[in-house]
Amino acid sequence: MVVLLEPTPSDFPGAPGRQGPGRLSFSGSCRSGAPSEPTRSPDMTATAAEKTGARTEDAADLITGARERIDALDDRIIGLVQERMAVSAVIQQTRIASGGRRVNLSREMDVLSHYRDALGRPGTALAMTLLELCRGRV
Ligand SMILES: O=C(O)C(=O)C[C@]1(C(=O)O)C=C[C@@H](O)C=C1
Repeated sequence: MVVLLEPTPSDFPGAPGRQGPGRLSFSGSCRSGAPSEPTRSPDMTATAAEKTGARTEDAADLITGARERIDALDDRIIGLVQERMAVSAVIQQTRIASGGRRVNLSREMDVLSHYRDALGRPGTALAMTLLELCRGRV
C-alpha cells in the first residue's frame, strides 16, 4: 500500500498556520507483519511518520493530534508557572519589606509534600524546580 498526501503551498516545517500531519508517505503492505519504514519525500521534507515515529497513517494522525493537545497544555502550564512566580514574588517582597527573609523553609516543606503526595517522588523534584523558579537558588 502506498499513501501519499501532497503538500499544500505552506506545507513545510515552521510555516505559519501549518496544521495537520503534512506530507505523508507510507509504503508497504497493510496485511503482512510490521509496515516498512516510511520513505523520505524527494524534497527531504520529514514525513508525518518520521516526525511521530509511527508506522501507520492512523497512528501518525492520532499522535499529531495528541501532540497539538500537549502543546496547548504546555502553554497553559507555562502560563500558570508564570502566574505562580508573580504571586510568590509579592509574598517574598512583602516579607522582606517587613524585615523578614526571602525564604520560608516550613512553607517550602508544605509545598514539597503537596506535590509529593499528588505525584510521588518526581513531584518533589517538580516542586523543587518550581520553588527555584519562584525564589531563585538558595
Ligand atoms: O509562601 C511563601 O511564604 C512564599 O514565599 C512563597 C514560596 C513559594 O514560591 O511557594 C517562595 C519562597 C518561600 O521560601 C516559600 C514559598
